[in-house]
Amino acid sequence: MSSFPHSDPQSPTTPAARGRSLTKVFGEGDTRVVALDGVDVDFDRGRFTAIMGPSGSGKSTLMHCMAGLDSVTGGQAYIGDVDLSTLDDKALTVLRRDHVGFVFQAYNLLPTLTALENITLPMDIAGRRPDREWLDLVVDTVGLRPRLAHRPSELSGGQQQRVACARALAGRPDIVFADEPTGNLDSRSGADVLDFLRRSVREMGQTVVMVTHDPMAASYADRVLFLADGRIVDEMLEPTADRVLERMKAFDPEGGGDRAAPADAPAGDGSRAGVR
Ligand SMILES: Nc1ncnc2c1ncn2[C@@H]1O[C@H](COP(=O)(O)OP(=O)(O)OP(=O)(O)O)[C@@H](O)[C@H]1O
Repeated sequence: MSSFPHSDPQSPTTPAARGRSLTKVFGEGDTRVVALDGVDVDFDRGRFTAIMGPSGSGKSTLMHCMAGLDSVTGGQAYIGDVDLSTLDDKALTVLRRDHVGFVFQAYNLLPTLTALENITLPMDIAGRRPDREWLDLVVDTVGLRPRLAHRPSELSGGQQQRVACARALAGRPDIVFADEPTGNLDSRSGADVLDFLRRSVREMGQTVVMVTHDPMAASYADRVLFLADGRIVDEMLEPTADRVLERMKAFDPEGGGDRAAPADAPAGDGSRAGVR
């Protein structure tokens, strides 16, 4: 039996995930980088949070540490009531498999499997029987019913990413982490994926955390957290694309977008952008 079985009761008031004094340091000496610098964050159940910030501000590191894909240097990352640092590798794998959904920029579908087989693959591997009613709801909400027998090569990029989203949600995880899920998509396909993520939160009660560079994508969320230099420096509720864009410009008054180095960064230093 795993140390974190799927049926573990969790208080509905406990956030789906939370970080306390999260610190992540890469390298040593001259190459030392503080990617996360004492981050406190709650991801409440049934909410859609976008994480934004300049390139190198720590967005992916925060997501990876919260999702148990990377270890922290200091502080605690919790999924529900479980402190990830107390788990060994096996327990961590089981927790990720049973309680966390992932969507990445690359769809990561298996080419030889149909869309439906890809969606249920994690559960098949885990020996878990899909909840038919839930699976039907996911498939219908994501609009994939007519494509279930297709292989990834027979699907558009947007459809493939929607399969990846359905796969992340099929096991009814406690939280879904999405890292630039629309990064490879045109704006219309991206909107379909974002619409699905938003509906999974509003209509299906899921919890979604999404890293994005795109103010339009962030506007689908209930709140946006802004990171700079490994710290959460601002929060915006009920964001609009325009307000998010305005806020991002504060990081980069030259208007070069959030991937650009800050105005005061030395030339050629693209490694560690952020508000100073
Ligand atoms: N494996 C690693 N080894 C060394 N440094 C790392 C590693 N991963 C990330 N970093 C550094 O940590 C800092 C934060 O990186 P992170 O990828 O979290 O930023 P980000 O905000 O997601 O950036 P981007 O928007 O460009 O994806 C950066 O300075 C980065 O160079």
